[in-house]
Amino acid sequence: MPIYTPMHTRIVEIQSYLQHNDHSLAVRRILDASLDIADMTLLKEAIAVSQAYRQYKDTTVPTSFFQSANALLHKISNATDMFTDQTTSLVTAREISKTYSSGNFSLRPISIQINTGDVLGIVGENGNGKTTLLRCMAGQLALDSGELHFAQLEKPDYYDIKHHLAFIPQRIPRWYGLLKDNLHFSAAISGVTGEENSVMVDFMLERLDLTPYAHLTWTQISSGYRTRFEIARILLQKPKLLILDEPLANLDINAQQSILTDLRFMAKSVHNPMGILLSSQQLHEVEKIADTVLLIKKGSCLFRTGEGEKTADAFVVELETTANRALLLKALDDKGELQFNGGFYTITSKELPAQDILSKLVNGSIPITYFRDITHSTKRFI
Ligand SMILES: Nc1ncnc2c1ncn2[C@@H]1O[C@H](COP(=O)(O)OP(=O)(O)OP(=O)(O)O)[C@@H](O)[C@H]1O
Repeated sequence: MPIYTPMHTRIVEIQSYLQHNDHSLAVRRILDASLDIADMTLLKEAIAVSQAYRQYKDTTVPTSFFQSANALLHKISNATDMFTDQTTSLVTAREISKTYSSGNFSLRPISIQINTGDVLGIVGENGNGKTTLLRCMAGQLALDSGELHFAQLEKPDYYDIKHHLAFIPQRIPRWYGLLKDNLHFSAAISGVTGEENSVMVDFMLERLDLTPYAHLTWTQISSGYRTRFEIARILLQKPKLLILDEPLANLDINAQQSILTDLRFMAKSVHNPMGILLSSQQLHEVEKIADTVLLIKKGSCLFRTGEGEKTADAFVVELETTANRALLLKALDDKGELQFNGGFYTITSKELPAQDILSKLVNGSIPITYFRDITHSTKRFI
């Protein structure tokens, strides 16, 4: 199955972002497109467009920005379109399980398949085994049973696996010196040298919004930017499988969504198509971008979107409102059951799909500050 969006479709999307003033997204997608074309001159132009855009972030974006962005898009559209690759198997975990020698936690047998281009999200509440599963997948914990198979490595040794797979832990290891120098070093040890090293580091600084922090040290940047740095550093090493443990933990709400969207684009890039496995407690955000989501509860996979998905036996929505229970039941003609958790209501109805619930609430003049259809979400099982 092809995983790439053809370049002409991407160009049209980026032009539309520019027209509708979604400048930041347009710039990030221009950077990605130029990297995928693999032309150093176009890549440098894209970096220049991104650097120029940063100066206008809080002011009106001048016409010259649109002219240079559109001129670059035109050049990219004339470059060779190499989007013919197919998805390939990366890693298969068969019935892997783990019990720690101390304590009483067990990860029950779980099977996972990750292909290039796949984004697989592991969600669940604290202490349910997300990190344990990721560490098993990364080969950091000895398995009690089951096996891991790296499809692209015939007889994988430690070196092969380390070069194939990157793990970004919850706590980013401390580094010393300047942020930018660390990126140059990381690229160099992966064999990226000379001009390419310099351009790729500038690219990552722009792509992860790190340029203003390039000459700062560990103690001078926030934990959110340390996460961005670590993603940039790892991406320079072009891993095939990227495993991230709670990458959203230190990011603000806007950054969470943009990093997730970026990770999805990066997984499906031509430059370095990857499989991405990430854990998070932010169900909604992860569900928006992941191809498959696994809900882990007490060490077992309780629910998996896509294959084997349980058919919903009722429609379920979340609602935040100032209206009381009696008003809600009246608006719903008693066709739903309500559960209040102190912050919002969960409405379960066997008869009314989400849009019918919404229209009944609107017709009943119920004030709505938040409404979400969770009928097919892992949220139902938490
Ligand atoms: N090395 C260890 N030895 C013994 N028990 C451990 C070890 N590491 C983790 N645990 C326990 O295993 C359980 C699952 O932990 P894990 O970190 O995998 O969960 P998690 O879902 O990632 O949680 P969080 O979201 O809080 O990071 C917890 O009860 C934890 O205390």
